[in-house]
Amino acid sequence: MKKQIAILGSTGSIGTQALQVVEEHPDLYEVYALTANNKVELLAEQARKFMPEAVVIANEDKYIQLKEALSDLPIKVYAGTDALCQIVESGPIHIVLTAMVGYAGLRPTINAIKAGKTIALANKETLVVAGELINDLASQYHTPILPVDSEHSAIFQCLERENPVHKIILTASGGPFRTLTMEQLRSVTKEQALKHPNWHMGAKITIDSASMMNKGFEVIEAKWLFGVRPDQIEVVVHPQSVIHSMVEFEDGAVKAQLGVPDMRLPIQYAFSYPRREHLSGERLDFAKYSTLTFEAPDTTRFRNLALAYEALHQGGNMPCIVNAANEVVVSAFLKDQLSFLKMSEVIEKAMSMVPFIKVPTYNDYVETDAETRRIAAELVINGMNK
Ligand SMILES: NC(=O)C1=CN([C@@H]2O[C@H](COP(=O)(O)OP(=O)(O)OC[C@H]3O[C@@H](n4cnc5c(N)ncnc54)[C@H](OP(=O)(O)O)[C@@H]3O)[C@@H](O)[C@H]2O)C=CC1
Ligand SMILES: CC(=O)[C@@H](O)[C@H](O)COP(=O)(O)O
Ligand SMILES: [Mn+2]
Repeated sequence: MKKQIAILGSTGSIGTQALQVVEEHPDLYEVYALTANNKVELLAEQARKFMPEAVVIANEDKYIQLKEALSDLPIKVYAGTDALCQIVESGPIHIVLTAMVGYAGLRPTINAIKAGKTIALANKETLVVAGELINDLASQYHTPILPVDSEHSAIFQCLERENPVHKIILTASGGPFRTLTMEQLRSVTKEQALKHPNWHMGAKITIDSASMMNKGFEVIEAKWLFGVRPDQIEVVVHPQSVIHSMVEFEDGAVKAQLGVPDMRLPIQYAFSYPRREHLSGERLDFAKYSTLTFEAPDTTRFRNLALAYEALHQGGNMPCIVNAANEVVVSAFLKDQLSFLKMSEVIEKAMSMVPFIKVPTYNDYVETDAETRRIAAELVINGMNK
């Protein structure tokens, strides 16, 4: 039987690559639903090609345009975030790929978990914001969560059923500013930040990689996916992005997963798990990489990594605060309203201003997110950029 897949965020970097995986294996996978936020034309084009049962556009203003674009096809068309959250519950769906960006991924992921759908998790913000809640729900509803993030897929591929993990070693590219001094970091532009050395990704995660908040988020994501303590998660900078991450076991043995930087592999592995299927494209040619290098991360120049560890240690709603503040500052940086280094300053200030909640409920997360966005936006406007 073909696996029926819902792709949340099909018009993005992960979403479009997921569709390439489906296209390569029409005998294994079928698209049940596609969703996007604004890109109606691309969504309609994808729907025409993959003929899903339903499409959802989150922005309700785009509904008529999408409905008209697909009026000759028997595809159900919906709009709005409620529809997006409901579509994941549809009976025939086996796997929900959460490839939408940001906090918006939380609610549909919760619904999909409650509906017992296997989660192929690309949206790391879900676990950053509410890792404990998500894990509790996944246990309660016996729902598997399979990592798509390249580092976490690598770790997942290295795990051994019989042997506990001693340490997780997350590799980081270091981003485009890896070698810059603090002084040089003061004046970097969004155009420079958007040029990741190894990966073509959406704008938000690319800025997060440049500021190393992406790695901080991945540390938090690793805690919830693999049940390890913060002191068991180490970050090492590996500029070539060939080793996607490593696991150290009790006896000191270290296992790594290597490959060319290509997100289709972790996406496909989450779809095909526990099997491996053929994947077209470039293979690792060791002769091309005469040196693989490693260095310790610098949390003075890349303060976000330290802030994420701090949030992980504090727990409660603190990672939610960091996530919301980060979404605000990244958006401001992309609009040239905030400088690169000021992003960390706003996040740190927000961490000290938003009320801390040790054991948050879902509603607490919703309120924390809203309150942090309000405070961070004020900080951006009122002087943090001076
Ligand atoms: N790109 C990568 O290689 C990797 C990405 N990830 C994670 O995967 C997720 C997606 O990243 P990426 O594909 O790069 O992001 P993109 O920006 O390329 O794509 C985001 C997708 O989400 C949709 N979307 C955006 N906002 C909303 C919203 N409010 N409601 C519903 N849909 C929305 C977009 O729709 P539209 O196009 O219409 O705006 C688009 O389809 C992120 O959480 C990221 O951290 C993790 C590892 C690697
Ligand atoms: C492809 C992927 O998983 C990204 O999260 C990538 O790892 C970003 O690279 P860095 O954050 O290491 O620069
Ligand atoms: Mn990653």
